[in-house]
Amino acid sequence: MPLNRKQAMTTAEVLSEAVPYIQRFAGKTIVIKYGGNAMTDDNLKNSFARDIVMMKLIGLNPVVVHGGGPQIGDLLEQLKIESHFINGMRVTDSKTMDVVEMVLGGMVNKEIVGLINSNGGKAIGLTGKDGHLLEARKLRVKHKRPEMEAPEIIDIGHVGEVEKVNKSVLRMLEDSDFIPVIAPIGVGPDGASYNINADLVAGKVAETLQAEKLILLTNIAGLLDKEGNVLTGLSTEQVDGLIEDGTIHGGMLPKIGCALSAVKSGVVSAHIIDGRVEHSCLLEIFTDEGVGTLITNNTL
Ligand SMILES: Nc1ncnc2c1ncn2[C@@H]1O[C@H](COP(=O)(O)OP(=O)(O)O)[C@@H](O)[C@H]1O
Ligand SMILES: CC(=O)N[C@@H](CCC(=O)OP(=O)(O)O)C(=O)O
Repeated sequence: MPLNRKQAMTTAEVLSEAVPYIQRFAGKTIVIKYGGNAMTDDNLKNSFARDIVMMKLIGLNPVVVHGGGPQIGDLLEQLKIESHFINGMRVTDSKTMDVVEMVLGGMVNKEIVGLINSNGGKAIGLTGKDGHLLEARKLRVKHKRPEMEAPEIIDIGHVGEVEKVNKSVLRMLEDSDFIPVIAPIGVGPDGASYNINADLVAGKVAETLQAEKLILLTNIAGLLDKEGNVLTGLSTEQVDGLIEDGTIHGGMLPKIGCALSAVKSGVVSAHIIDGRVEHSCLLEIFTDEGVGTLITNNTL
C-alpha cells in the first residue's frame, strides 16, 4: 500500500535523522547479544535479522552473540533433566552440557544464521570451538547462602568464563561481507566444552574487538528500579547498591557485570534494550532517542 504524505514524511525524516549516525559508525564494530528471551515470534526474529543485514550493508561491522537459555530449558524439560541457576548461571553437569551444546551450537545458531541469510545477509555460524575462538576456563562462583555469613566459592560444573577471544577469525569475517554469529560455548586447554553465559561472551568479544557499542537485547525495557522505572547513567557505586539490595538479580546480574566491564575496557557504550520491540537495534543506533539503559565510562 502506498504511504500517505504524513507517513512518507515520517519515513523520510527517520532516514534523514540516520545520516550522521551512519557516517559516525561506518567501519565500526557493533556487538549485539541476542538473548534467548528476545527470540519469540517470527516477526521479531525477522526484524532482528533485517536490522543486522542493514547494518552490514551500510558499512558497520555487526557481530552477533546469541543466547538460548529458554530453548535449552525446553529441551532439558522434554528430556526430564532438572536444571537450576545460581547467580544467573545454569548449573551444568555432563548430561546438561551435551544438551547445551546441541541447542546452542546446533539449533539456535543455525536458526539465526538462516534468518540472516534469508533476509539477504551472509552469516557464518561459529561456536567458541571453531578456530579456538573462545578459550575458556572453569568459572568458580561466589555464592552467599542466607544461613552463612561469608560467601563461599562453589563448583557449578561445566560452566566457563572467557580467558581469551582469538579475534583473527572475526577480523577476517569483518573485512569481508560475512557476519559472524557466535554461540557461547568455550573450549578448555584439554578440548573440553564449557557453557558460558552469553552476556559474558558478548562483553569479552566487544572488549577484544574494542567495539563502538555492545548492545544487549533482552526481554525487558532495560535495567529497572523497584518501581519499574528504566534506570540509565548509573555510577558503579549505585550499581553495587542495587545488587546489594536485590534490585538487580538473576539474569540481570551477568548483563550489568559485562556491560560495566566492557566500558571500563574501552568499549564506547553498552546498552541494555528491549528485544521485544521490533527494530529496537536500529532505533538505538540510528535515531536521536536512545532506548533502554545506557552505560558509558562517563557514568563510572
Ligand atoms: N533490576 C532489574 N531490571 C530488569 N530486569 C531484571 C532486574 N533484575 C532481574 N531482572 C531479570 O533479568 C531478566 C533478563 O535476563 P535473562 O532472563 O537472562 O534474559 P536474556 O535471555 O535476554 O539474557 C529480566 O527478564 C528480569 O526478569
Ligand atoms: C552458564 C549459563 O547460564 N549459560 C547459559 C547459556 C545461554 C544463555 O546465556 O542464554 P540467554 O542469553 O538466552 O540467557 C545457559 O545455559 O542458559
